[in-house]
Amino acid sequence: MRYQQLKIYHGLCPQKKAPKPRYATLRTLYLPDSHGTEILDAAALVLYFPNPETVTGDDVLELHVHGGSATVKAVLSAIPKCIGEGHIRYAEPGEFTKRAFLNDRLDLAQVEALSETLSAETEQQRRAAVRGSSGSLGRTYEEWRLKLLQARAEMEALIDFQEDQHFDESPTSLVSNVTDQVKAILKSINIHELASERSELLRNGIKVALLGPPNAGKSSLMNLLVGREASIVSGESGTTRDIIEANLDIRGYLCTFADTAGFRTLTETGRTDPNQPGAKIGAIEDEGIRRAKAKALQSDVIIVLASVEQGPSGGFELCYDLETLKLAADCQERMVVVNKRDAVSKQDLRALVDAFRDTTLRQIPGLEDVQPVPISCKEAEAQIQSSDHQADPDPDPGGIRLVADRLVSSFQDMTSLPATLQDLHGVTERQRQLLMQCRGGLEGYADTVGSVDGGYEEDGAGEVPDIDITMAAEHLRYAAGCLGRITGRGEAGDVEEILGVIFEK
Ligand SMILES: Nc1nc2c(ncn2[C@@H]2O[C@H](COP(=O)(O)OP(=O)(O)OP(=O)(O)O)[C@@H](O)[C@H]2O)c(=O)[nH]1
Repeated sequence: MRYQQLKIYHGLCPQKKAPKPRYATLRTLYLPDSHGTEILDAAALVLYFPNPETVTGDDVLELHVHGGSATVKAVLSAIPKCIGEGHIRYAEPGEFTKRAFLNDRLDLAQVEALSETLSAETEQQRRAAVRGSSGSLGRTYEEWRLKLLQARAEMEALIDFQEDQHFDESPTSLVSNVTDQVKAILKSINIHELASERSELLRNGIKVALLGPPNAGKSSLMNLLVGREASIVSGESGTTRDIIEANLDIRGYLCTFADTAGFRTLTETGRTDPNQPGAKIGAIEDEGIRRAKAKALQSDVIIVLASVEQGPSGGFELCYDLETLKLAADCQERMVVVNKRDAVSKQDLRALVDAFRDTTLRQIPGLEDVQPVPISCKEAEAQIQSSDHQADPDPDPGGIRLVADRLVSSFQDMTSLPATLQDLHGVTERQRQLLMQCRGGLEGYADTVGSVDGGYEEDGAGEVPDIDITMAAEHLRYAAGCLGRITGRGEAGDVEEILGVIFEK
């Protein structure tokens, strides 16, 4: 294999000695067999990495040529001439990484981390992916797997013991040692599963629903966040009936923002709609509200909007929807925002917000401690329009930045891991599924052995506990197999199947 790369080098750089490994060397590349007359690139950089200290474990020859497509094409078509057609081909998608795995340079957890790194769209996704590339996760799972295989071997030896073999350790204490190990691994698996749920939020995006009465300013707030605090990320975004969704990057966090249909308004005076008092809710609107509720129930964060509106008597009051507030109360991360603060004086605003907090929010279990955030989309929009001319613009026009700050702090709470567990951000969904299966196997083991303390004689070699050892060993084998599928160190058939799934990405 080594000689193939050097053959290519000598074909393109006739008369030149082999490049010093791992040093960039300036070379003129020639068309092979042109006897140094036809130049392909007058100044290319050549780098030669002999195996095994290469990223793939194979020999690597890198040719850094000028970027014009004609140059690249000419060099690529010259390469087969150096070693003969049929001896070289283009790499399959992901083949370098696959070779790195097959040559033991990467374990499967690292391969997946690489795939996550390549597809990361936001800063937090990138950070989480990088955490998985250190190889520490793979080492942990391999350590557990080897422990379980060892434990299984010991359990199986007990089957022979039943046929009168001698043991240094009493069978009861052997089973109880294995059980202790299983318990320790089960505990760690729980932590890994919890951590992976947090990482999933970073990977798949945090679902945020904007709820509130019609006209409260939900669309205005979403547009302002997109304009000032977030950027729209590629990927799915679209409009379902009455729900507009966009994938946003808010300070490095991917979130799917859903601007929902307005719920009917309820004010302190109990009207249903300030624009159409007593109006009946039509079937289409009803469906929009049903969908908005469904969206809210699936969300990780709910922002409920209320707004300052003029009531029938000419005075200002807060319009809000009780149902959306109750939905928010059931969501772990929620925020209540009062829009249109510009409609009233600061003093009146404070009175309205305090009354809202004291008489409404405090009565709803779960929202007792929520402090509403007053904003004005109108003020924020006005500043955007005039920001070119303002000498000293307000750093947080309309309070939109405060909403973003609160959101980001919720995202941090939902996704952060203690410093010692940072690497667990790399646990992928596939790995989590396998960890769950592994847990199933270990729980099966625990059910099979039950309590092995007491009830057995402990003298000499002791008696074999009255448990189904074959079944217990089988549970350990299964659990170890699940871990092997995570790192790709499992049984041969399994690994082939996993490689297919991973490398097709
Ligand atoms: N005075 C004032 N008006 C605002 C403010 N924010 C939004 N509006 C106005 O309120 C109206 C409704 O705003 P939207 O953002 O469309 O409200 P929405 O909640 O998305 O409305 P629906 O889609 O019908 O549920 C528009 O006329 C906005 O110009 C604000 O801060 N102050």
